[in-house]
Amino acid sequence: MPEVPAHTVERTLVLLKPDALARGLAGRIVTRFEDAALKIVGTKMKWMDEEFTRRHYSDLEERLGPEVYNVTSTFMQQGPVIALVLEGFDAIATVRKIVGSTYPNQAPAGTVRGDLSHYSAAASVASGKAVANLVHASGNAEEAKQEVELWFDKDELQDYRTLAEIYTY
Ligand SMILES: Nc1ncnc2c1ncn2[C@@H]1O[C@H](COP(=O)(O)OP(=O)(O)OP(=O)(O)O)[C@@H](O)[C@H]1O
Repeated sequence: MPEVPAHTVERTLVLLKPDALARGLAGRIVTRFEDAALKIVGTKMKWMDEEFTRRHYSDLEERLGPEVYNVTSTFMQQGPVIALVLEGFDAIATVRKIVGSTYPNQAPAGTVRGDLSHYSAAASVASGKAVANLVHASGNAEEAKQEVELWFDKDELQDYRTLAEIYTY
């Protein structure tokens, strides 16, 4: 019999970026995560400042260069963001799948970015602005741990697992 891979209950950080809030899409995006059985275990609204943006995107300048870092930093500080910690089986990969690829014009229909935006890297270069792609989601387990700890104190996160009778993944 083929082996069934074990699912892991994970936590991941999601940011609803300033464009999602400005366009009034927050509720619809959160619904997509909840529809996939991901639970909200923490949430807050925050204006990111220069220093906090640098901490959140700590490797971005090294990875994609100062130009991309600068436009992204400006974009993230244009309005408030909503941070969410989502919990569920394979939450990190599940959320990335629901969100779709970084460039909305390349993200498939059915994903948040593919359905709700069509911004491209070329449009970003032409306008001198960041790729407005609605959502940030942790990329892997290490990033998820770092980002959840950066955004939330332990006592700001709920533990539904003690409420097993009302909680099914
Ligand atoms: N070529 C680009 N031009 C402008 N902005 C860009 C470009 N590439 C990435 N960005 C911006 O930088 C952010 C971080 O890029 P990264 O490569 O980490 O993608 P991601 O992991 O899909 O996005 P995020 O980290 O926001 O979830 C992107 O979400 C986007 O807003």
